[in-house]
Amino acid sequence: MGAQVIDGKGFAAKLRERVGAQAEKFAQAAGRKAGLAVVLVGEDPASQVYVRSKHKATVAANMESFEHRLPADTGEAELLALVERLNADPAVDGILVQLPLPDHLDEQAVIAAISPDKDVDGFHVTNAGRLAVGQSGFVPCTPLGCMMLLTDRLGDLSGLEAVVIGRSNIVGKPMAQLLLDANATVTIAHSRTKDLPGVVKRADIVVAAVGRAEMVKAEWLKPQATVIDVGINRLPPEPGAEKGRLVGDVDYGAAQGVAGAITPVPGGVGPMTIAVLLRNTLVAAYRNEGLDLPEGAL
Ligand SMILES: Nc1nc2c(c(=O)[nH]1)N[C@@H](CN(C=O)c1ccc(C(=O)N[C@@H](CCC(=O)O)C(=O)O)cc1)CN2
Repeated sequence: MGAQVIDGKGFAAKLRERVGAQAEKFAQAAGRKAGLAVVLVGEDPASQVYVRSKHKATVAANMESFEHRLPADTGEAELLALVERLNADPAVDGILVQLPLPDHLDEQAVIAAISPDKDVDGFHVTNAGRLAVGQSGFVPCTPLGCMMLLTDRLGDLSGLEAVVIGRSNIVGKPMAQLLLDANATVTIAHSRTKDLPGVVKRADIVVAAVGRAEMVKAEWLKPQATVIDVGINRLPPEPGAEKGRLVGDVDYGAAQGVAGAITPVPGGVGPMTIAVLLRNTLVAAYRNEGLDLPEGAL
């Protein structure tokens, strides 16, 4: 029997529904809607699509969306000044600067300028530090979404062997931290890891976040492993086609014959990113108003 397909798209839709219902209650209690500000610098086509999706999802979840589109040649001082205004704006609970930024802008400096209490992306060093020492803060959306899918399928992760392939600040490192907090035994593998297939073979849970199309092969997997594919890679177009196919970091077709469960690309982890962003924004709004978000509401 083939692997169970983990329906991230369906899970994300239900999470967005719960956030929307709770956001309505927040608006009644606070006398205003929760607000998310998204800043896009430049015209990167994929970023434009993601920012449009975030706007639509925010409005559909009964929250206020503040979109700021700046030209590609925007200077750092101008961008930092906008972030400062958003930090000071009481209608804005969450701030997100869409990445990647154009090359002349220093991403770390821009992220550092966002108030940690409005950093719904969870990228600020204060939030990374909070996650590292087990304090409550904002957790990056993609790894938190992966954890939701994992715990929904597996329940308790205690003692399971987890291998995270990729060590980025945005996915790999926070993912490893979350798995560790859930008492999994965690290995972070990367481009210098020796015998990657052998390391992956031990894993009950594989999280692939390297950004290399179909790099993880079916024969590397332990039978019945749960595979979370974070990669979104576009293959070159087939002859006559306008666009290439989207694939993950895992050889999905073959892996289905070995894994116990696997996320597809598209329709797996990707949709969770925006759903968790809305969740984080609502959490920020409750905190900013000093209100209690009812236990288990999201
Ligand atoms: N400030 C941030 N920048 C970026 C983040 C982020 O979390 N914060 N993540 C990515 C882009 N991203 C959201 O911003 C994102 C990526 C992918 C998806 C998604 O739903 N993907 C679909 C496929 C979409 C397609 O057809 O191209 C899927 O996997 O099913 C949503 C959001 C980088 N920047």
